[in-house]
Amino acid sequence: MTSTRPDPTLQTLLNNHPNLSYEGDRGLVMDGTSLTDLATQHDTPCWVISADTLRRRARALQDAFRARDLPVHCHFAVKAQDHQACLTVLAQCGFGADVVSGGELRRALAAGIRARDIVFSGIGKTDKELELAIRHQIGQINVESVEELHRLDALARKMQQRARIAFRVNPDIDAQTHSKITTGRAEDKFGIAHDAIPALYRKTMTDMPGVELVGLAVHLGSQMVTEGPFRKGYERIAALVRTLRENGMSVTDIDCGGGLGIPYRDEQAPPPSMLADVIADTLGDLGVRLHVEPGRWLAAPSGVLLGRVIDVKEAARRFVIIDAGMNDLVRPAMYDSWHGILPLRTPEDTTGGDVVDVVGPICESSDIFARQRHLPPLKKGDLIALLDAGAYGTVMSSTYNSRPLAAQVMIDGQRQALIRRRQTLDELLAQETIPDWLTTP
Ligand SMILES: Cc1ncc(COP(=O)(O)O)c(C=O)c1O
Ligand SMILES: N[C@@H](CCCC[NH3+])C(=O)O
Repeated sequence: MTSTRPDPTLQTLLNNHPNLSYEGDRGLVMDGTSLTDLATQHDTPCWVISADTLRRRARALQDAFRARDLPVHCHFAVKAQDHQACLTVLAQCGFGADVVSGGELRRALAAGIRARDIVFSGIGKTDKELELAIRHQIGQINVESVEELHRLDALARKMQQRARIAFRVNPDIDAQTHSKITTGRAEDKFGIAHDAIPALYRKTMTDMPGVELVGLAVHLGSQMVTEGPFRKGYERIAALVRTLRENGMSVTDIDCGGGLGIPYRDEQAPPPSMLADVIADTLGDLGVRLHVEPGRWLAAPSGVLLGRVIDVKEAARRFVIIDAGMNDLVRPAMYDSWHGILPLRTPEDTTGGDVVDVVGPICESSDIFARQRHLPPLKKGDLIALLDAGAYGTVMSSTYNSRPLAAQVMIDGQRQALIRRRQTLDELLAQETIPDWLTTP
């Protein structure tokens, strides 16, 4: 967020977001729907997600693999956006799911995703969660450690079942992204060290009747915008597959993970065709079933967070205080991440503007959405959109400062629906009980 790079112009932001445009009195329009109308109808803060954009991006990703004749099964990373309506859209596009908890597994099944199209990743799966996965005979469990492998094998045998598994490999490669969303270095908690895989693979095939080991999985990190780490990671996996096969072990499935980034600011984020090319180059000739687990690339540009200016405070800086906070969208506070901000009213002048800090109402100094940003003039009562909020937005929000979870609206062509009503304070309070001994003398 704090950087000397110049801010992209409003026009650059619009070019990077073809689903957004200004239409005179209707102001900022997303896939045909006036965001001002939605903010007026549903109040702010309010999340808006476009089913159209989600579908378009899902198809673009599938087309990129199809164009290269790659047999890739796409699993949406539910952690990025877990709303049932979004999962339904993606299920209808033929997507499976990548889940990381029993809760996400239940969500994927409830949205109509077939158990066999579900992959279960995650570093700390409890026995209960593993049992749920085994009971539903899901497509694949990505095992993250020897310890988990032993638990899973014992559980499956006890249940007289066989769990389909892959080993998540830690290839010790730097994804060249934010350190907090990097997962494939040796010091990261994820996966099994790549040099430990061959011995463990053999032992599993011979000594563990509770599991059916089908292959390998890798996920290097998120918001990756360079080709190099993808290529290096998949080359390492391909080399492992060859070693395993030379030693008589069977590998039928490779899960390439997620990670494809987007241009939040001015990043030269590569398109899905880059990913398809790299997978084709590195893994295409192995004759395996391929899987990917994208989250952000599909969902982030499909959603915005709408907020309203509470006050413009003139102090050492000009602070534009909005009614959305880090409890709604935590990414800027957590990763110093940069989100585009557009006024909903059509700006008279798209070149000028004020240099402001856009901040939320939370009592934390990190509750800042933009520092020293050039924005068209904003005044009390104005509405704004925070862009690329469709992934890792709603799912990471909290009720910090006793702020109820915001409303969420889905738009789809001419249609719109409130898909999550705003939480009420009564609902927040209703979850709590006061022990009798505190109130009875
Ligand atoms: C195992 C796994 N798969 C997929 C994803 C989705 O990543 P992204 O949203 O960057 O595509 C993640 C999150 O980084 C993950 O940990
Ligand atoms: N929550 C992160 C992404 C984490 C990906 C999880 N493996 C973000 O908002 O960028």
